[in-house]
Amino acid sequence: MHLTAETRLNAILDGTGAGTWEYNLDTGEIIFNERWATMLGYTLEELSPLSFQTWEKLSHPTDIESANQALTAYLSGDAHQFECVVRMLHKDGDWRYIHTRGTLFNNDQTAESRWLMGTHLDVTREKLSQHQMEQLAKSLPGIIYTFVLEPGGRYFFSYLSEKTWDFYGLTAEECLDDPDKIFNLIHPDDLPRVHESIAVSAQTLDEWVCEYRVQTERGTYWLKGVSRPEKDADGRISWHGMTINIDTEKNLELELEQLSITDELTGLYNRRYMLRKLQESVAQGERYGDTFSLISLDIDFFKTINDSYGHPTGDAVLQRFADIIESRTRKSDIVARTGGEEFIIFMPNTGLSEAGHVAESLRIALQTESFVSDEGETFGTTFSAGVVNWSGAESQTTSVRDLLSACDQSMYAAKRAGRNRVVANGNGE
Ligand SMILES: Nc1nc2c(ncn2[C@@H]2O[C@H](COP(=O)(O)OP(=O)(O)OP(=O)(O)O)[C@@H](O)[C@H]2O)c(=O)[nH]1
Repeated sequence: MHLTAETRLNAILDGTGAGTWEYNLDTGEIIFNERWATMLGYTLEELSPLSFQTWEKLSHPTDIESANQALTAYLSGDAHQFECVVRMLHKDGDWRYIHTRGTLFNNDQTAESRWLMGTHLDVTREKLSQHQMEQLAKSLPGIIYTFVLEPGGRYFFSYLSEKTWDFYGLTAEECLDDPDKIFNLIHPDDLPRVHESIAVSAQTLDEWVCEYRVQTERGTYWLKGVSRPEKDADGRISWHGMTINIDTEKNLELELEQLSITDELTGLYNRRYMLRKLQESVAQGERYGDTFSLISLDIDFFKTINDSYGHPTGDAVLQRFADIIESRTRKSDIVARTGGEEFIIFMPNTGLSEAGHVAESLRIALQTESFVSDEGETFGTTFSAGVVNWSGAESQTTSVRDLLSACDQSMYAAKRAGRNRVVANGNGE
């Protein structure tokens, strides 16, 4: 069967559900197809005689205004196409959103009559779901978004809800145009982690979860992103998810974590943190061949200080000793009070002899320090210390417990040898 071009065109239009319109800008003549009338619940006959006013009467006054503006922009060459969405009144009394598109048809032979031709498509359902989506997005506590990563590495947001403004002080539109506006706000210390976690999620297609700080004009605060990746046939990955503000919870969590690893009296780290650090360092050292030294220090006859001058004076001695250690160790060293009058210094990338020297300088510092009790009595004190070194390169599989025990053994050896001394690796000095 031979199909004429017109039959084929009509079949296509039927398939799309589009109404067609043709409007002669010079004579005012107007033509609509039957589908155009059906879209609004009428037959063409019911709406006859057809004129520009037929369209005008059925259209929402506000939208007529914007349609006219869109037409003027198109006819003056400012817009590439005549395009707008106009609410039109359906026979059932409801407004329908009609997506209107049109182009100017210039036929040389009839150059004096300019026909504007186009389609009307009912997009009410899309408009309503868009509206529902916007309402939903407004009621959610965070930004909802879709982030896209193309195989070539280009990335962008294909959707960002309005809350982008509340979180970043940037409009969704400007971030859709330039995703780096958001990435540039991420704290420099957190940015590599954010990139890394996106790369991992792209690789594994596992859920992306990341906590990071942003620095905006409103201050620095913690955000959390959670999104699920989806890869299409072209290798493009889209993450659909949400960003929430976790600043209060995160700061509380960090504060609690800090408290849980801090010794209240001296402000140094506590035993728990030292053990964790040692476990991490031994594991890492075994892999990368790192080395570190440990100094275990125990104040001599501390019980006598408490007994003679009172507990508060004992506390003051511990605090002063903590200050002395901190002022004579490096920032990279970790100092902990691991028991009543016991302290441990962890010194990364430090050999035995260097650590021994630090211990010795501390010994002299404490020995020369003079303390005053609440009653005004002056007294001094000393400590005994053990030093050990651990080297991953020698691939010893000493456990942290064994290591601490070896350090304590050296410290006990110092006590036995008369106190106020440093013993390195079990050898008396
Ligand atoms: N002031 C004060 N004393 C504490 C604290 N924690 C533990 N102690 C005391 O520290 C003392 C430790 O005494 P011992 O373990 O007998 O050791 P020492 O008297 O230092 O003797 P050597 O270690 O053998 O030199 C005990 O009296 C504890 O009550 C604290 O936080 N503050």
